[in-house]
Amino acid sequence: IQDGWFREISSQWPGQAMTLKVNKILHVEKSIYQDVLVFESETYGNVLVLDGVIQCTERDEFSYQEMISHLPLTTHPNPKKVLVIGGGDGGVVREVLRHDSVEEVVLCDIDEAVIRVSKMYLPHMSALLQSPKVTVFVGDGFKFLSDNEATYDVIITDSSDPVGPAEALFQKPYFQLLYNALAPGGHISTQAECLWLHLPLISQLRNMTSQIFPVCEYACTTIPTYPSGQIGFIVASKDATRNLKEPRRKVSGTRYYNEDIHRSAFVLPEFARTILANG
Ligand SMILES: NCCCCCc1nc2ccccc2[nH]1
Repeated sequence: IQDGWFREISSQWPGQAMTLKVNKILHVEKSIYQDVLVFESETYGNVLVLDGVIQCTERDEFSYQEMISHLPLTTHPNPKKVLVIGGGDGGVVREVLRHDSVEEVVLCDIDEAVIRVSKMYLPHMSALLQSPKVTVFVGDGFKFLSDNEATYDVIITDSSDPVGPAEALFQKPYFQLLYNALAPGGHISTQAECLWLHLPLISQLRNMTSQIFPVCEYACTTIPTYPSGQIGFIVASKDATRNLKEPRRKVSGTRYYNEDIHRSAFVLPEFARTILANG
């Protein structure tokens, strides 16, 4: 932080850096996995930063949390058991609980510091971690999945970027574990990075996923405080007959997600369409 501004400089997006005006630094900690920073920004509320990378801000987090949750959930006929890998801030859990069919949400995040810090500084995101339907585990999602076969209707991987603790969550063994941990007809969604910055990675993710799942797509959302203002998701189903682009149920109380946003999220710009259409 220099002259009152936080600058998101990373080798993952060379030559560019999103900058936010800092009112007050709220928390600085080195957890066993990563550097944790929370600051109050002038115009985006409280901001959570891990290893120098913005993970979420109170003002625009709902775009990402709603899309990564409602794309797989509204296209599943009757989701009852949901697993969230990562997402220690609790935002995804808040969105999952909007679906009345959901009976149980399990969250597994590797870093207890993220959960603790989110409860202290991100109350609108972490509040529902206390819900009776929610069980929180601290541990490696990789290990958690291998202990749970054919259990979950939807698994959401709300990870940070592939540099650091989340690196293994972007590789094929992890997607095979996801497949094995899903009940029949299960769905996944994963944080799948930005079209402007990670097109080769997205193409690899899509090819890898389509080798394991019969149906898989990349979907987009806009979010001002992620690099280049856009981020996407791999959404996939074990059921070859499933249409991931057509919501089967409505969701109430959302601020970003709606049925038309759902359908249009899978429409890609020309520079991405050719590369991502099955590699
Ligand atoms: N450069 C884009 C980063 C996207 C991060 C998405 C995200 N935000 C999170 C907040 C807490 C825990 C896990 C998270 N995963």
